[in-house]
Amino acid sequence: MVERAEITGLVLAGGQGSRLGGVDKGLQMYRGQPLARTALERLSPQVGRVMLSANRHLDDYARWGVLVWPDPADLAGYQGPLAGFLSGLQHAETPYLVTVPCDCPQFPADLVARLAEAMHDGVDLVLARTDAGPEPAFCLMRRSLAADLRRYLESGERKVGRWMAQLRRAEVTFDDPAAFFNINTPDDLAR
Ligand SMILES: Nc1nc2c(ncn2[C@@H]2O[C@H](COP(=O)(O)OP(=O)(O)OP(=O)(O)O)[C@@H](O)[C@H]2O)c(=O)[nH]1
Ligand SMILES: [Mg+2]
Repeated sequence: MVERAEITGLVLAGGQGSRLGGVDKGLQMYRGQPLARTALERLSPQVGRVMLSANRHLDDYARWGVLVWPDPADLAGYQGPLAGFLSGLQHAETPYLVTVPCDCPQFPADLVARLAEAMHDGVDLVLARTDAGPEPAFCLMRRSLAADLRRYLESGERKVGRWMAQLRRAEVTFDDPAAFFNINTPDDLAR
């Protein structure tokens, strides 16, 4: 079991938003508030501190009073969520990092507590899942994975599932798939 204070929360808002026409998804308004801000508000009470991963409009995000980290310089150009994971692992000052995507505004209020219960000796990474499958953007991991992830990315790999498959991992099943409703298209945003 890991204590809340030992966990840094990272909101992933560093994507290209190509299915939304290339906009910065984290800044898109949803129910009167930018998506990334909703994610930060939902995550903050669940962790010791929060940070945000972004590659555009860094000043706009920083204005909310949150630490903002771009992807590592040698991984610039939207190389995928693992680049954001690595930046978070490198900047976290706690032994654990938990990630959430910016585009999933209803994620469970007990997400981190439940992932933390499954973090034991011999486990490096804990993923959320539903009956529909894993939700790899919701991931609690040891900060010590930074070196392994850096090597993986330096080898040219980018796939999230492949990186996770070679680690000692646990999964926590959440009953309500609606909590993982994810905004990818203009239709999703309008709904
Ligand atoms: N830091 C970082 N995060 C990313 C990157 N690509 C995707 N993400 C994040 O990973 C999460 C899931 O990504 P997607 O739902 O595919 O979002 P997206 O890549 O912005 O959107 P599409 O371009 O339409 O695929 C979102 O929270 C994104 O912000 C990246 O290159 N760097
Ligand atoms: Mg994408």
